[in-house]
This record gives sequence, structure tokens and C-alpha cells, in this order.
Amino acid sequence: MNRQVQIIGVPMDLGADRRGVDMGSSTIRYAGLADELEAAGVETTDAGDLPVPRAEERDPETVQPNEGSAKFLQETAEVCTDLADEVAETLDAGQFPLVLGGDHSIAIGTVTGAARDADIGVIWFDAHGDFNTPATSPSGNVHGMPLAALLGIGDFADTEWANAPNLSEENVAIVGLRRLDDAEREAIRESDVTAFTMSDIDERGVVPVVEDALDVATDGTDGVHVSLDMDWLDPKEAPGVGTPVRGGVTYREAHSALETVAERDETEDILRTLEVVEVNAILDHHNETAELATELAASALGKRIL
Ligand SMILES: NC(=[NH2+])NCCC[C@H](N)C(=O)O
Ligand SMILES: [Mn+2]
Ligand SMILES: [Mn+2]
Repeated sequence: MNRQVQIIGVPMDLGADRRGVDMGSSTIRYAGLADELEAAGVETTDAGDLPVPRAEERDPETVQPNEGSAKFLQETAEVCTDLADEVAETLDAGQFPLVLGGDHSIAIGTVTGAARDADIGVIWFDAHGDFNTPATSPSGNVHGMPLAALLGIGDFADTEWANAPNLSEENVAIVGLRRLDDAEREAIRESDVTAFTMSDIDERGVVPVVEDALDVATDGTDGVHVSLDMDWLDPKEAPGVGTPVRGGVTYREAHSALETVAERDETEDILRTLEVVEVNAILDHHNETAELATELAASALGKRIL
């Protein structure tokens, strides 16, 4: 496939408690993303990093009284609106947006941009559901809320900047789930989102599960957004993440999953956007999580062993 990839970095850490995730985009570049993608046979350009305000720069006067329920929500809205424009413009120019986080709150920008002129499906590789709302979140961290925000769940019902117009719950598949807050579990059960837990992967194997997730995300849509939270992997493979959870997928399972996406893309041209998030440079060991992120992006975009 003759794909022109445009890298868009978003050094965002306002959605997470653990500082260090703002360096994710540069560590992934430093790990050799451009070379890895070249090996996958795709042409790459780099749009650099979007500006993200720093927590320290904030004027205390602007802090909202209800700040604790969704920290830095106003700043997140601004960054995600910029990102959505950048993603939509990249697609309009015939290029493929590869978004590098930053924490997972940026998915609100990537997905609203991807869904601007198309019906899309989403595959969400994650240990977590990211299905909290300001009312249910135990942490107030927006990186635990992007899926709920995009789908307009609960108090996100009229949050226009965060709702993805052309995305329905029926076309969302979460893969690899293993840690949920109580209210989040309830909200996912009540929704029409399809959730494949780690138990499903244990029982059936990762490839059949990803095939099913692809069926969910492609059913009646124009394309698929793949969101890869690096804490989806087991912390033994990906130690550089802020919210690690034991019992994640292995190195080989992760590659198989993204190769399965690439195989479907080869025959059906389904992949619209890709993002890799939650790489935390401070917590990483010798950049190994960033290196893994580059490898997995390349697998998703068609790199093969043979
Ligand atoms: N994208 C992530 N790493 N999300 C972790 C979310 C953790 C927890 N459920 C919360 O709401 O704070
Ligand atoms: Mn996660
Ligand atoms: Mn996540």
C-alpha cells in the first residue's frame, strides 16, 4: 500500500498524574520510528509536536472550582481541538496521521478529527476502559475518560469538543481489558461497546479476538482508528508507563495483534488513523518501551518478518 504517513507529536501530560509522559513523542522518535517505518515500506514526514501548555505555567486564577473532577479539562479541550484540526487536515491532504502521545486524553483530539468527515470504528488496545466521566472518576485524570468523552456518556453528553460525531458505540471494541473502576464497569456493561478482556485473550488467543474487534470496528464504517495504550502490554515488556497493570499481553501477542490489523488493512484498506500513547520516559528502562512502541506502529503499518 502506498501510504504517506504524517507523524504528529502531542507532548501532553495534563491528563495523567505521572509526569514524564510528555516526553513520549520524542522518545518514540529517538527510538528510530522513521527508520522502522521505512522498513515497513511507508513514506514518512514529521509535523513536529503540537504546543501543549505546561502545568507550571497555569494562572491560579483560571482554576475551576470543580477542578478535582476533571483536571486541566479546559487545557485538554484546547489541545484536543488543535489536534483534531491537524488530523483532519492531514487526512484531507491524503496523508495518514500517526499520532504520538502524550497521555491517552489526546485520543479525544485524534478521534474527533478522524470522525469529522467519515463514519469510523475504533479499536482500543488498553488495560483500562478509559470510560470514566468527571462524575465517576476516582482520580480526576482525563486520560481515564477519553472513550466516555468521545461517546458522550453521562456528563459528557453535551461536551461538543469531545464528542465524536460519526462514531457509535456499536463500532467500538476495547481489547485486553483488565482493570476497571466500579462505575466504569457498570457504564461499559450498559453501553453497546464490545469489550474483550484479557480472559478472552487467554481462552481464545489474541488473533481471533482481534479479528472479532476488526469486525466490530469495520461494520458499516468508512475506516478504523487504532488507539494503542502501551499499558496494554504486560509491564515486563513495557515498564515505561504511568499506570501499569500486571497480566498484559506479551511481546509476541502484541505484534500478532497489530499484524492482524495490517493484514485486514492490506485486503480491505480499513486503517484511517493510528495513535500510540502513554510512553513515560522517566519510568522507562533504557527507552525499551519507546522502542517497542516504534516496532508495534511498524507492524500495524505493514512491516513483516519475511
Ligand atoms: N489511559 C490510561 N492509562 N488510563 C488509566 C486510567 C486509570 C483509572 N481508571 C482512572 O480513571 O484514573
Ligand atoms: Mn491504560
Ligand atoms: Mn488508556
